[in-house]
Amino acid sequence: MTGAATTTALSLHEVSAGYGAEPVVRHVSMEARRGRWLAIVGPNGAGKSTVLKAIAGLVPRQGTVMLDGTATDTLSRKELARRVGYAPQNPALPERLTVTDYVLLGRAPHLGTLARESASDLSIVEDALVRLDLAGLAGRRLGTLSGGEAQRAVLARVLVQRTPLLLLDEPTTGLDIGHAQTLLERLDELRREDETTVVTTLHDLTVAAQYADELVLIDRGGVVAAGPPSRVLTTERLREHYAADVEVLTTADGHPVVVPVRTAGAG
Ligand SMILES: Nc1ncnc2c1ncn2[C@@H]1O[C@H](COP(=O)(O)OP(=O)(O)OP(=O)(O)O)[C@@H](O)[C@H]1O
Repeated sequence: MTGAATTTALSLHEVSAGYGAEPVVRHVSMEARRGRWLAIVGPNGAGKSTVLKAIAGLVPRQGTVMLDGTATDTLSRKELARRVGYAPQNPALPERLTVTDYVLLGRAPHLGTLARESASDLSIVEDALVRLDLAGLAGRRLGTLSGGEAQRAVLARVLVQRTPLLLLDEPTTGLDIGHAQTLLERLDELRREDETTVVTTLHDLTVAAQYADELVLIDRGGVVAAGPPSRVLTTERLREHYAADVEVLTTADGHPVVVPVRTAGAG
């Protein structure tokens, strides 16, 4: 365990990426060790989603992204899909597909050409549906789901891909507190049991501090702080980068809790 825990699963070196002539993230370097959870945080528009897309190879980029020491540029699309599962923040969903058929698509990288899914693929899908509380919706078309139900279907699809690295963009958006907690605990289980490396963007800094081993704070396209949550989350830093007034408290087990405080106009 100790040997594996220190292995670098993902590293970014001087990555710049964007959508047009000018990159929106610049010279980003970071590392995630195998079986650890890294949360990318930062204000709206900072470039968090773009960093995930750059790792997944979905936007033009410069710099190097390595997975277990292999540059992603050298991998075929299928090889990349076996290694990296990516769940975007607001995916366009095929409305007429049922939940089961949609989640089954996550098994595609593991099937041979023209191969049909096997009993084992179906059982992996059923397991994911049960774990994410979707079993009762298995036959429903995606177009009929609520926002939180659709979000869980997206996450089920990426979980059945069974990749050693998960990139999840705001995975708890739209989920109620119970479903959010179930999902985060499931990710934590995967991390501990299968040494899955988890990289998420997360807006809720208290939740990020509860689950992530490391935070990377991005502002205006660049990394401005990185390290354990208790080091990254300071009142001064959150004022500087979020223009927010907060107090950072600490729970009995040492996790930071970020509480917004009212100064102007309070009382
Ligand atoms: N498809 C696109 N085309 C052009 N510009 C884009 C596109 N997607 C994002 N951007 C711009 O890139 C910048 C970074 O966006 P990104 O989505 O990475 O931010 P973010 O940190 O994930 O934000 P949020 O917290 O609001 O989700 C923003 O200025 C955004 O307007």
